[in-house]
Amino acid sequence: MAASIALVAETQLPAINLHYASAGQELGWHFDNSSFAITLLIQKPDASGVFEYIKNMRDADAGEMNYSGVSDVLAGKKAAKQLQIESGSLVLFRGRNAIHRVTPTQGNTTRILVVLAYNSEPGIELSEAARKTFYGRLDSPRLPFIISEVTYPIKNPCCIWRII
Ligand SMILES: O=C(O)CCC(=O)C(=O)O
Ligand SMILES: [Fe+2]
Repeated sequence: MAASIALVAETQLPAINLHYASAGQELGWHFDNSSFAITLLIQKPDASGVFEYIKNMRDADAGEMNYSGVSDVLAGKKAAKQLQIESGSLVLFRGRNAIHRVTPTQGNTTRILVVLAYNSEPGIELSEAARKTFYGRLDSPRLPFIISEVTYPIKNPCCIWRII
């Protein structure tokens, strides 16, 4: 099977993203702004590049941010679960209250993953810090446009994980 992905940026910065993480690159501990996200692992790295998470770390909508619990996670004092997935796995998760990260990719195979982020309310964007991290800028393109179209072979398109 091949995955063909057209990434379309609408009036705001895109809600569909293709993440590339080459050797040494990682995504640090964070919560998502989105209500939920769907990811598709296009290419698994040789080693590491693992999604780790801890459920129910906070209740953002109730304003319960659990800063001390988050400090413990950042200090490496709390055990996280690891999701061992293969290329072709689809993962559904709610990262709003579950802290999560991706460990640094090891080896020469780049970790490639599609993220589709959804909100229950319209018009919700990433925070400024997240926009700078992901896009290196804060502004939005003026018109919809196709960013790229890519095709990757997927050996195992059968696994669907709903983790939280
Ligand atoms: O790369 C992943 O598996 C998760 C991505 C993620 O947490 C995010 O885009 O907010
Ligand atoms: Fe996330």
